[in-house]
Amino acid sequence: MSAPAYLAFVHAPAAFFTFFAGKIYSTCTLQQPNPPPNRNKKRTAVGLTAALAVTHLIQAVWFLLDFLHDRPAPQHDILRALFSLLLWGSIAISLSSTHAPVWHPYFAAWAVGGFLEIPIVVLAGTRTGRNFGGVRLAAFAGLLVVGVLLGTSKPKKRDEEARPLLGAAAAEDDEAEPVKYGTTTSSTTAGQEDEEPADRDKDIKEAQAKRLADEGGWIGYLRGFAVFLPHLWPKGDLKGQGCLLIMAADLVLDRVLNVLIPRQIGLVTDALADRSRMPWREVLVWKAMTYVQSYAGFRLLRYMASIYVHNYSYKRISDLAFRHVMALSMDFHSNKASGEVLKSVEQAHALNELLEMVLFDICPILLDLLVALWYVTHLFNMYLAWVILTLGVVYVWMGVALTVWGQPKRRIYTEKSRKENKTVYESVYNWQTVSYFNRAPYEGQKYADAVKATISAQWGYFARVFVNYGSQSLLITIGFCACSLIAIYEITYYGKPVGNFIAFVMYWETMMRPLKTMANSYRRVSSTLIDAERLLQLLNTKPSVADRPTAKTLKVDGGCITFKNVGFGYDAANPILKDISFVVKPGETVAFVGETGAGKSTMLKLLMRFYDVTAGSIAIDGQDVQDVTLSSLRDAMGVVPQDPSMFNVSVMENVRYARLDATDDEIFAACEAAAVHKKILTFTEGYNTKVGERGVKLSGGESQRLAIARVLLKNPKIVLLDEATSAVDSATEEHIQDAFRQLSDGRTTVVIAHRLSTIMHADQIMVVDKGEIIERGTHEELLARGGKYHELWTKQTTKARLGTEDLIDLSPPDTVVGDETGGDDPGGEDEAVVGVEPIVGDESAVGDGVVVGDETVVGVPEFPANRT
Ligand SMILES: Nc1ncnc2c1ncn2[C@@H]1O[C@H](COP(=O)(O)OP(=O)(O)OP(=O)(O)O)[C@@H](O)[C@H]1O
Repeated sequence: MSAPAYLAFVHAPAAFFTFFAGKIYSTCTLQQPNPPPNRNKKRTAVGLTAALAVTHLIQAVWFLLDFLHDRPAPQHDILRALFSLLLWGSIAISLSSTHAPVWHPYFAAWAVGGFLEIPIVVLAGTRTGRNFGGVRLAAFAGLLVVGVLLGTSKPKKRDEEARPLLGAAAAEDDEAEPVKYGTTTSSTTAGQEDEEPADRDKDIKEAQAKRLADEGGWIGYLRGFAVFLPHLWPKGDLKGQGCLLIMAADLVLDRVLNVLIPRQIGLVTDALADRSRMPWREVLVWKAMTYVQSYAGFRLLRYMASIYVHNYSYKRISDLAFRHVMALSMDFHSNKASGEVLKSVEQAHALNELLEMVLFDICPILLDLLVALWYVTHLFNMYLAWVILTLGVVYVWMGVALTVWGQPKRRIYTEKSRKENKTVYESVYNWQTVSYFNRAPYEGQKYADAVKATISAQWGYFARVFVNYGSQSLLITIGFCACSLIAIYEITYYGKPVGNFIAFVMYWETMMRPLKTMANSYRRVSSTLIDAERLLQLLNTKPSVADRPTAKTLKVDGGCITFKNVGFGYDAANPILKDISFVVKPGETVAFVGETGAGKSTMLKLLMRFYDVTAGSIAIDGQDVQDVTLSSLRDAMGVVPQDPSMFNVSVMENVRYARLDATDDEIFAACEAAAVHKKILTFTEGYNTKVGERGVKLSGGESQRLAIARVLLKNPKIVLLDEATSAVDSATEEHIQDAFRQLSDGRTTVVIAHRLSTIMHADQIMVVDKGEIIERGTHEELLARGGKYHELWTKQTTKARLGTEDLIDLSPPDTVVGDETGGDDPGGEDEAVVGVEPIVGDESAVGDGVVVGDETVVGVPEFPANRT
């Protein structure tokens, strides 16, 4: 090949690969844009690049005219015109549509283009006056000057252009993949339905963009995922490694067969055209190859291998994520919406998908395209390759442009669809309220309107999608038509075998696949990256309360609890507990009372080490809770919470949760002690009855008694009761109090109670107010003091007398409460009975009251707990 021909062939590809490599490099290293995007300079650059394209366009038209007049120009000149037109045209469009470009790749392409243009012009000399040599050299010189001027402009700080791959990916993905995050009800919680997709993913996208900026580019960013590699790579698992090998082999085999199969069909066709023999060999080879590529052949093997590899890493990563989430502290769980956490755990598959997509879909695309271009050139000529390349560029550009055009409509559609889901959810969830106010028709109308709005928005969106699909499809049809014409022309006039045409037609779909993948992969990659980032962020969250490396197992002897100058606040600015000190001796019962929000439950949380104290210390039998393992600490305690939650399994399984190896008889005994056994037997399926989600099928009192049964079954050394009997009636409470007396016998017990009657026999009662213990002593001592406790007691007993509390226990004969019987509940099972207080110590009944010191309190029956 002569030097001019050689230069003509390499000119456009050299400039293209320089540009391409520059783009990849600037993307990976997150190069800063070369601002300011000075309009004039940019316009000049676009204009000069477009001028280059126009010179090649004019030249191409001349070559066409020459060809029509039977004066065909040399092939290398024609190809140079065509490929250069494509290259500079694409660069001009890319530049004009980029707001603040990273200039380096453009500058590099102009430099290489200009450099190679010089010998082309020199060698062409005055051979033809139509080679625009001077014009092009001038254009390149101008571009280089503009490039230098842009390069010397002072860069301003990283801006949008530096972020689009994540920033924009993130932003666009709000619109691009909302369905994934918005309407997938399986992975969203009710609460989250309120939030717009952009808001829900905002945090994760910000974290993603920040990490990208911190890491200084994609390479560093992706390196962050390397922590997962040990979980993705089947180390020590020969089967897994074999599977990966099969997948890699299939990747190569697929590429080879993609070309060989159409070629073989072509050979079969050529043999058939002979009509002289039966082409057994060709057909057999063809069929053998299609078998290998089919799901009955190697592809099946690859499919099975990919499932094995997928499951291997899914198991390891989901397990890792689940254990990690369960080990995170209460602050994490109370701050994060549970749906968000669940979503993070579910993203275990995202990493697999990301890796598979990059390795098996995206990386081979370039190879696929190169193979396709080479193969069609081999079948016919380079003009065909040019048409396919042009088709590819326009197809991908069109796909991106039309997708962006459709995004606003997509957003509206997603919002309407979410609103529709929300309407259904709210109506069904609030069914009782709807029925109380007879608003079913109103809700029905609201839902119908929401559906109508969704359908109308869907049409708006689909209209744009159809334009997108239609245009792309039309483009492919036109491209196919042009290619077919070239192929047919070559067969007709240049004696190419007919089989080549059949091979080309068979190969067409294979060729279009990478184009389609390219048009869609941006959205897929960015959404998968967000999922993977979510998982990474989750796994990077460290528990705020964790075992110290030196932590020992807690040894509970008597169960002495010591709070020493404890201070705590959920956030630093708002202290909840201040300088709390007390000692609960082994086997003692201590009660905390006080107004709501005073900090009582917080003390229990600190004792269980859901949070760490910010001042002072908490010890059990002399061992600081921060120096022992969380597991042994929590094993030593049994908690009956304010609002016990149940799993949606049978009663039996719920109680057994406290001690997994408990026998049925032990469970029955615990339930009997918690006064719930008889009640359970009345359920349809007794102990096998399922309790519903979070125990909705149980009344408050039943849940609480089951929670008590759990603690009885666990039989811990320390018992914590947080309003444990708030939801039971007095008759049941009597039983429970008996059970607790048994339970607290010889055990340290901490009780939180609003109903003072339930704790009046505690060894110590502490009154908590605004995070401080303001009074302490026994019931009698506190009453005698006439302080806050006395005030609370008086309030409760007065309420009881006036019947303003929920219900009043009427059963004992010495109750004097006039007509205030607590409404129409005849002391039934369901609700709490409040404040019918006992006659204590030397209090003497006077009419309808009891004199305590110089205070009169309501005349009340002897409280069950007082009867021994
Ligand atoms: N996770 C949390 N984050 C921030 N503040 C919290 C958190 N949990 C509780 N608080 C606040 O701490 C304060 C004390 O709450 P705590 O539950 O200890 O009160 P309490 O005395 O047990 O009240 P009640 O008797 O109503 O249960 C309250 O003002 C509450 O709003």
